[in-house]
Amino acid sequence: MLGEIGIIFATTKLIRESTMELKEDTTIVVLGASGDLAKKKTFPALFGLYRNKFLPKDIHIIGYARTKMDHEEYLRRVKQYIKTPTKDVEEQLEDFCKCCSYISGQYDQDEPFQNLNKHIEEFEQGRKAGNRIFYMALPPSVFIPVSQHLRKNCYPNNGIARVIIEKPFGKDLQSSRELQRALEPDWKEEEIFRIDHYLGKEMVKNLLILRFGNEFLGATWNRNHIDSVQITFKEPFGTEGRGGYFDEFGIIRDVMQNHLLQVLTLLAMERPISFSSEDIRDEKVRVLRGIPAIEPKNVIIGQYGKSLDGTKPAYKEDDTVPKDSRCPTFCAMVAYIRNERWDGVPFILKAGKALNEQKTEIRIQFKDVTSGIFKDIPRNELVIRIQPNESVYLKMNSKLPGLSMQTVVTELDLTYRRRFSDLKIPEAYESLVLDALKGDHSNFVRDDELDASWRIFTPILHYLDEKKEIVPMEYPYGSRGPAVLDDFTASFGYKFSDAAGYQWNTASNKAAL
Ligand SMILES: NC(=O)C1=CN([C@@H]2O[C@H](COP(=O)(O)OP(=O)(O)OC[C@H]3O[C@@H](n4cnc5c(N)ncnc54)[C@H](OP(=O)(O)O)[C@@H]3O)[C@@H](O)[C@H]2O)C=CC1
Ligand SMILES: O=C1O[C@H](COP(=O)(O)O)[C@@H](O)[C@H](O)[C@H]1O
Repeated sequence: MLGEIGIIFATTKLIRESTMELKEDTTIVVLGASGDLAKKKTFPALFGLYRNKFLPKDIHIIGYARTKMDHEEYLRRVKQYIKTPTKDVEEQLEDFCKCCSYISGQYDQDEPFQNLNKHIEEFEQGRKAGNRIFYMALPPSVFIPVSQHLRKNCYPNNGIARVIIEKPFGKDLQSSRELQRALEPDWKEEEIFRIDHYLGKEMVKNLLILRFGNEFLGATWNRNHIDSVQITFKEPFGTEGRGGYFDEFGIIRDVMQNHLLQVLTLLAMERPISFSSEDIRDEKVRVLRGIPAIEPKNVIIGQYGKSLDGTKPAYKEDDTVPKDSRCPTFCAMVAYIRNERWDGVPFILKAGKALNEQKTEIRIQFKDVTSGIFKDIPRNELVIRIQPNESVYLKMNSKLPGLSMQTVVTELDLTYRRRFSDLKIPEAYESLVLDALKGDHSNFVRDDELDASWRIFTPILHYLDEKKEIVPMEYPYGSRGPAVLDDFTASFGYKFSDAAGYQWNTASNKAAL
């Protein structure tokens, strides 16, 4: 009996600690502090939180990596991507730098982690507790040794520990499970925050509100009214400088299995019982389990070649990429959800590097209105623009003002920059680091969610890896992707309509921005 009470107390303490907001007595350690992610995203996000007073009181931030560098060089890197438009911000940045220090060490030995521990303890002197957040801005090859050494040498004796892990979480179902098994003995699920930074993006966070807070959307959000859903990720640049990493992973693992699938999940899941992290993640797992593995016949892959004007290099011209690489830099694929709401509705996922523009958006195409009084009237489309220029617009038919009964495509338009012009949209990483400080897991990936998502993608990934005769179709750098793309989406029922030359973001819209 006493044993049971002990377990109940321990569990209650764990739940309390896992959701406790860290407001003081906290050190953040950024591992891989010399790297690309740290300088471009992590430090700017930490500074953004610092200047808006969202970091715990008396925070100390320690950078850790193998590279040897002095304090000045480290601060130069920390500041490199932080914009200081005013004198005030410049001063705040100088104050922020006073909270930063750096220590170098290997990732696979006890001694440097013991040094790190001593360094952390110096800042914990006189504090009531020593809470520690470990942010692993590291390549996946070192996740396991680093997490083990942190647990062994740097776990707090008197305080809360949280570890933030960056994607990719494995390369397939098996390696993801291996990573999970390696973390399990040392870190409880409540202590692990697996980042998918798309979950921190403002418009992605809005999806549940848009869907469940609007009756007119909720009522039509199903196979009876929706014909297809497209989720598109486009980048206008190639792998520049990241070819070594990218060639091992490819666009499906880099963007689709994580970012685009997260968006799909939020679009397709059922209403959670509450906004608590576990209720949300339970529903996400449920919908993922209803998605069968992607079938090869529903996939096209591409790889960028030189730009048409010859100024931009082909993927294979990157020095870090093997000359015979079959790595896809573009993919379009279709997923289906076998449940009552979505059966038969194609979810078309498209992602590509070195395309004609930068854009991530969701395009929900409704079914045709019943014919009779209308001939060739375009379908309604709800477009949710995740980035850039966050917006939601519904393409709808209306009567053209005047004496005739001519119809015209127009839109209901919520463009954030116009509607919320005085509000700043936080960076995804700011939002997620703050969630981790608060102990809120809602926007982080749970272990079973990861498992369910790899189940969907692993067969197609293995198929493409193994079938050497499958070569990605070449598309020119700066184009819309492989030439067959439009036929591919049309074959899943997507109707492209350029009715009356309709274009969102017309001159008047642009002028208002
Ligand atoms: N860069 C980005 O835009 C994004 C990155 N990510 C993820 O964040 C993580 C870090 O990415 P990123 O910063 O780009 O990676 P980097 O390649 O810049 O690696 C980060 C640091 O890790 C160390 N490192 C690099 N390669 C190795 C190696 N083979 N063995 C041991 N240590 C190594 C280096 O530090 P040192 O040698 O000094 O120890 C390096 O500065 C990855 O998991 C990535 O997928 C996620 C989203 C976007
Ligand atoms: O995780 C990744 O995301 C970026 C795109 O992120 P975004 O916030 O700029 O949309 C992508 O460039 C990178 O290849 C990938 O690893």
